[in-house]
Amino acid sequence: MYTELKREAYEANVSLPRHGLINLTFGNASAVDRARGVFAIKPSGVDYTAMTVEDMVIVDFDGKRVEGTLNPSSDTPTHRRLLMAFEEIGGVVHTHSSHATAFAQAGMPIPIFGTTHADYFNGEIPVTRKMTAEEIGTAYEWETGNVIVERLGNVDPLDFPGVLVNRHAPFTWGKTVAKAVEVAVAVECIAHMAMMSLQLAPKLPQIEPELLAKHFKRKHGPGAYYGQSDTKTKS
Ligand SMILES: O=C(CO)[C@@H](O)[C@H](O)COP(=O)(O)O
Repeated sequence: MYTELKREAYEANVSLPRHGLINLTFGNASAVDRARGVFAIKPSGVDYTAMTVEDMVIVDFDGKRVEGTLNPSSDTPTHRRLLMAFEEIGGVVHTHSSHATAFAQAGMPIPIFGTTHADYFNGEIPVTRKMTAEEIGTAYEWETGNVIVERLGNVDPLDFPGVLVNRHAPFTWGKTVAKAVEVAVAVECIAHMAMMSLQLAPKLPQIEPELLAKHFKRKHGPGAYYGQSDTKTKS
């Protein structure tokens, strides 16, 4: 019944180790079907090399398993909270990619030092506040979603398609789960470059607002426009 949705989620999940974004069974990806009020997510604790399309678990927006025999990812409540909060998005990805996770563990946002970063985020990549002992002790995964939504505030979730969870790791999202994977790859590249830039120049300032605006607004790929700034023509 949800074959296409499961395949979409499956392709995103098995691409995470291919991109070098996770080790072991860390991380997870979900794809949403808003018309049917469900999302497909990785099964918990399953080796990525042994995973199949049919292993994907279908969960509704009440958190109930609708289809599948395996347990959904332990991070399912976080995915559900984000999919409910950000109606523009089609999927969520969570990784433990090393450099981005190092910033998350240090409780540091990723500063915006260059155009690579500016192509994906309209500013620094934010980090959440530390969760309280109460939040950790109760519904940790749901509260993780809450602190991400709180940290984003009123900005467009497609202008900031990811957040570092303090003491944990990055969560990213996009119009499709494939785009969310692309953002997760970009976040790890950006984190690595930022870390090296800070080693070379510890007092490096963030880029100028003009350069940020130029690159964030410029889009790449077949659907992008080019030509005079005020006369957009399809490429
Ligand atoms: O955040 C974590 C662990 O800190 C998760 O990424 C797990 O590593 C993956 O859990 P499952 O998706 O297999 O339940």
